[in-house]
Amino acid sequence: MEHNREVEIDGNSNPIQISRLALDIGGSLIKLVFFSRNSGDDEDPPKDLVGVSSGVNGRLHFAKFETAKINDCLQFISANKLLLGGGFQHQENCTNDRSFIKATGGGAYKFSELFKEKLGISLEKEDEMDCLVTGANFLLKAVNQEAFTYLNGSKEFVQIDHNDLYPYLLVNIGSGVSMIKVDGDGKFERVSGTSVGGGTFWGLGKLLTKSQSFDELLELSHRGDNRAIDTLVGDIYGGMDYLKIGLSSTTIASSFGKATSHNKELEDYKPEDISRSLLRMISNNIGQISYLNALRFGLKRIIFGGFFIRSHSYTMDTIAVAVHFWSKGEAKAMFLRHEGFLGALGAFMSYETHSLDDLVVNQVMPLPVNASLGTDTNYDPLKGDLNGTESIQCSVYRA
Ligand SMILES: Nc1ncnc2c1ncn2[C@@H]1O[C@H](COP(=O)(O)OP(=O)(O)O)[C@@H](O)[C@H]1O
Ligand SMILES: CC(C)(COP(=O)(O)O)[C@@H](O)C(=O)NCCC(=O)O
Repeated sequence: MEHNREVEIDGNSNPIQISRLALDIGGSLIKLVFFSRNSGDDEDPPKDLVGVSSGVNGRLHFAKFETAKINDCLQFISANKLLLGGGFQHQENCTNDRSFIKATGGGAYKFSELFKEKLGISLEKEDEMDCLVTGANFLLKAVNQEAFTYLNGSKEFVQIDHNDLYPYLLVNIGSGVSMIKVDGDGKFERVSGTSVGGGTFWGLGKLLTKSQSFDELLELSHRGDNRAIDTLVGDIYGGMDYLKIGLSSTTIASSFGKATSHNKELEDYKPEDISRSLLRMISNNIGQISYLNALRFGLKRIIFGGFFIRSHSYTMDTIAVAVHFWSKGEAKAMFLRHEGFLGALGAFMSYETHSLDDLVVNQVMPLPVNASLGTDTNYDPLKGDLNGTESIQCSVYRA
């Protein structure tokens, strides 16, 4: 995806006025969230918003880069003048350079010197778990049609009752996986994790299928049939179910079990079958560990985030089925449209003058075609894979 050109909004050839930028620099991907102010249409706050006098209208934008290509990200920040933000002041030309930007993720430590050297900016580090929770709480409370369930191939948006949000288990599937019990704003505990996560799928998948990109590997999985590689209960039980312990003949008994066959080598398996089997194995495993942790703490809601998911139907289906199966329908898996941007949103929220309270989301909308950050899509909230081509229309209100 091409990212390194100036961002144009609404056909305006001038670069947009950026007020805020925050980063989440992870093991695999760098996520950016930035706010652009709409030109000249600030408005009075809604009547039901007490204690505020004025508002700034704008959009939250999302973009991502591979961490291995961090120089592309630096160039994007520089080309789009994302460091020229003057905050949310009501000044026409806010061009005072910031001396720091908020950043989270391991890369905020690892690449701190690089940002200083190349952009002359310091990274003010925010705790990754803190940011994930803040980002998830913001999305769940403020953005309409954000959370959804996925069962039997169909998505259903969940209307979240703010008074009945906590507790929940947040499972962030990035390079590795963190499981966090969330009890409120800033109230959480990381209760578990596993190193078998998104990096495992991408790393093993690359070695086994020679895929050149994550998207290629994911695309392969669409066309694959895991039964060519996985050993099913029926393969062991002569085509029969093992109903006494609740296993149908089509249940996977052993992931990759058929690969032990003596007369077959890697080349004898189709890359698409390998990809599908791997995706199934990892998603299933995460679903099961998540359920076990939900059970530990009596949590009924498990919310999955992280860029591994990529709104991919097979991934979500596998996770949701695992949670449903193991919990006998007691626990519910939920997914988020802005799944990959929790940490970056949390870092964005950590600017002092910008809390959950002063950012009011009006609507989520696709960028106009000429304003997308590289890809033109007709975004459908039900089908879409959010890849940095969408922005959230919002207002920031000040006392
Ligand atoms: N374009 C991509 N390139 C690499 N990995 C991707 C891509 N899109 C999705 N992924 C998946 O997302 C994972 C990273 O998720 P993310 O939430 O960004 O975690 P991190 O913070 O560790 O980078 C990767 O390990 C991979 O499984
Ligand atoms: C170390 C991490 C928090 C880093 O976050 P990431 O970049 O993977 O999003 C994560 O990879 C993780 O939680 N790994 C699992 C480690 C474990 O609990 O075994």
